[in-house]
Amino acid sequence: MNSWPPVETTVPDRHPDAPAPDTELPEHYAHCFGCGDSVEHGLRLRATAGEGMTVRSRFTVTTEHQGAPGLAHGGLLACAFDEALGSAVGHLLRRPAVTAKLETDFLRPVPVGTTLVIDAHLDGIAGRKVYVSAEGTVEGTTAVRARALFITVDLKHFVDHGRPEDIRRVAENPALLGRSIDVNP
Ligand SMILES: CCCCCCCCCC(=O)SCCNC(=O)CCNC(=O)[C@H](O)C(C)(C)COP(=O)(O)OP(=O)(O)OC[C@H]1O[C@@H](n2cnc3c(N)ncnc32)[C@H](O)[C@@H]1OP(=O)(O)O
Repeated sequence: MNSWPPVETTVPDRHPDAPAPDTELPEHYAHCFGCGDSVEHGLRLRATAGEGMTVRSRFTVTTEHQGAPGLAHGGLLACAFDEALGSAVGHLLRRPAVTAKLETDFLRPVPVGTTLVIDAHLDGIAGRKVYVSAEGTVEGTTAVRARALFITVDLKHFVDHGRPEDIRRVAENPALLGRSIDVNP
């Protein structure tokens, strides 16, 4: 296995305004497929701030999330990890960031009806590069591992690249966004 993080990093402190351990974290965007309550068959991840640089997320697999009969689709599991890892970056650093690279190791099938518990850990930063990793367990057995590189961006990234009508909808109704990111970090 390659060394991780792959470059020299420092381990940042939790942002002083990061949610305290055991705080239930809000959805970051109502229409997010990973966490949004407005997405009918979305993953609806629920997350809780942990100690240090950790966040615990939970994803319950429903019949809409199948790949093979009775089993979670691997791409949706990767999505759950993207969300869980991004949540750790966003809540603990309170800086906007996007996924540049995401690796997943699928170790065990994840059945419909089970809950995957994803423990994400922020491993280090190097400039704009943020390295995070996570382990997902089902009833105590490791089923999926993932690691990712996020790149911090300014809010202009979303304004420049997002579809104008969606940007407008958020501007008109800021309650669609969670309050976990600093606008001027
Ligand atoms: C509370 C909030 C919770 C939020 C949860 C959200 C979870 C979901 C998160 C997502 O899914 S985000 C959506 C999926 N990702 C994207 O759409 C990102 C698309 N990619 C981009 O927009 C750009 O490629 C990116 C902003 C990531 C980087 O472009 P930039 O022009 O700003 O930077 P640049 O290309 O110079 O890269 C910066 C550094 O990262 C490195 N880098 C970038 N991509 C890399 C890559 N793929 N692999 C390795 N290194 C990479 C790059 O080499 C460079 O290293 P150095 O600083 O050492 O020169």
